[in-house]
Amino acid sequence: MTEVQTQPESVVPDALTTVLLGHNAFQFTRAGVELGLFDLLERNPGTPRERIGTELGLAERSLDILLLGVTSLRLVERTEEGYSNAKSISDLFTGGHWELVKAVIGFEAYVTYPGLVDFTESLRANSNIGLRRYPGDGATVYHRLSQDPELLKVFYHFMGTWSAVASKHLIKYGDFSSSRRILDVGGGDATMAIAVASAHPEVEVTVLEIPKVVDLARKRVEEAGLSDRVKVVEGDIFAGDYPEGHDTVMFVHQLQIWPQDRIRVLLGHAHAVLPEGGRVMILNSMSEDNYDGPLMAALASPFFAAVAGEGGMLYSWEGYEKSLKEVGFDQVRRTRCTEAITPHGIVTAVK
Ligand SMILES: C[S@@+](CC[C@H](N)C(=O)[O-])C[C@H]1O[C@@H](n2cnc3c(N)ncnc32)[C@H](O)[C@@H]1O
Repeated sequence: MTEVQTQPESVVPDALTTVLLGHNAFQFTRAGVELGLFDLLERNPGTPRERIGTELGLAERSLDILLLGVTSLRLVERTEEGYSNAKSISDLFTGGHWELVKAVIGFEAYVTYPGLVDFTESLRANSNIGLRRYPGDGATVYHRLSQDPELLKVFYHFMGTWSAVASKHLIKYGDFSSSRRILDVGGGDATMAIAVASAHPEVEVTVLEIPKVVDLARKRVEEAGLSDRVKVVEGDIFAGDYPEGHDTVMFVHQLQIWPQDRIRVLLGHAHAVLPEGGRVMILNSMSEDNYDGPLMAALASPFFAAVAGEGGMLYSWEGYEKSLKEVGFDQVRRTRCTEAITPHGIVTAVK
């Protein structure tokens, strides 16, 4: 009788292993995405091992490594006939979230990773020490990426995909009933401005951005056929000369980049340019007020602490609410985007 070998119980629990060697877990997921493994298995559940090797162009050993990783991480399941995506992965495909997953992988692999080696140092210094890992001398990672066409493409593919998802929350939960002219401060490639202008035909939006990014934004606005209602203006969001004539100032995925004193400067500029009764609207992933979650807000924060601007994080609701009151805003309200796969929320206030 042959003795059946079972795997010995590890003394290190799987959850801890995934944390300790977590960057390898990410690299397996990244390789699966970049090599097209998950796409292949979604198209053909139960694909035999040999066919995976052929389709992905992988040698025996490379295939062994990849399949060892993705099955151990339970991203892929092995059955008698072959390999299939785990239900959690398949659900992302059927739920229409796979493009977002791919964009996040690209952002983490090419934009986040290099700077995060300085995370501890950034915490010690209370500043974004990791910015030194990116070539150029721009004041933020965005200024530096704008000088590297390849990275600029990766970043705005991620940002645009992320914001396209977030824009659905803004349209669903945001109150634009009293908005006619909106200023979008640091509006990126105009994904959000386009979404708002498309959903509200009576609204005009002005996007304020840095050079190079304005070119991206203008191109997208033109492609969307919205050049008559979405304007893109080049400028520095800290310069304090915000274009006038807006009744709403929007900060989307913006305030997380900065320390609280710099956030107050930005909110102060918004307050100064708004008329009485004008509104400010913040859309962001939010941490809970006691900073014990959610996990996605926690794990997305190191990039803002170590790299992005001058040192930021995904602040709590209360963090933004306090700053709004300190610069003179009133009627501060929070709205949770409850059906989102990201922890998005909206904070609004009135001058
Ligand atoms: C995290 S991205 C968010 C982009 C956009 N709001 C969105 O949600 O898709 C931050 C944006 O702020 C812009 N930004 C950063 N510092 C800036 C500055 N000093 N002046 C103008 N724009 C700035 C960056 O170029 C970048 O596009």
